[in-house]
Amino acid sequence: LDWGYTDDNGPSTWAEKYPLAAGARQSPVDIDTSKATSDNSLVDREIDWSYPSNCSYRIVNTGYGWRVDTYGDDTALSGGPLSEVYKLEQFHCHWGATNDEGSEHTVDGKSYAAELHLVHWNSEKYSSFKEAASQPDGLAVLGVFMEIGNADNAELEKIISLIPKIIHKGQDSQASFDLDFGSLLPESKHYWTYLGSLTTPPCNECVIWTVFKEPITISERQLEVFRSLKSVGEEDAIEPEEGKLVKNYRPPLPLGNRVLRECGP
Ligand SMILES: Cc1c(Cl)c([N+](=O)[O-])nn1CC(=O)Nc1ccc(S(N)(=O)=O)cc1
Ligand SMILES: [Zn+2]
Repeated sequence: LDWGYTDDNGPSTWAEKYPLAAGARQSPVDIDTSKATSDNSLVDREIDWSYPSNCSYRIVNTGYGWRVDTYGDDTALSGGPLSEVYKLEQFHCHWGATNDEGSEHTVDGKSYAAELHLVHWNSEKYSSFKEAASQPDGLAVLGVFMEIGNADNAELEKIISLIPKIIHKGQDSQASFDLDFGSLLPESKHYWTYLGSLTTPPCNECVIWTVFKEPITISERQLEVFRSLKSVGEEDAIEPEEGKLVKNYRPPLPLGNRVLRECGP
């Protein structure tokens, strides 16, 4: 792997091959709540999403985690910090080896056990995800913190039930399940927003980030299923315990002189 999350190819080495990783608008960041400014211009443009209930999806093991590719036709994200309508391209998750780490954004230094990312692109201004990923306002990613709870997350269970089919890098599974995205998002729309980047190479500085304050819950068992994914292909003959994707989060980068805005009750 030319980049990854181990000591010899992890986040501290990325800038060698991916110079954008050393930029001034990188993600994730620590959300210092004392620095957040509440911005009335955000209040009257409530962030609004519409996702279809029944859709066909493809889940793939990227070697860095699982990713669900949506065929974002009738999806829409608008309002809040966004000036245009964005379409959902894919969603995925980041987690750690233990439950006291795993999220990419942190809040006053606190990490959550995992973080869900719903990746959208500005289909009003640009003609493809690829084009949008090279623009400063090209992508809009919703970040949702996940904390350990007693109950399984029923919506995530539909995804987790497919993971045994994609244990090795490169494997994918086509499924048409009715996913209620609404329940993958917290009840409260309280969020922070700032200008940032992709949190993995090539680390393009093309993301308008919206991170929800309220976490959703996931069970320990469900998180263990995530950690059972492998970063290597089926043909890579390695020990059973090797190559497990137990950690795939980038630690926070400096906010620098960026503005962190907050909106919500
Ligand atoms: C850069 C790019 C292009 Cl262009 C294409 N493409 O297909 O045209 N695919 N990718 C890869 C990609 O999407 N990476 C990505 C990385 C981090 C995140 S995260 N954690 O949400 O910040 C979201 C996505
Ligand atoms: Zn991500």
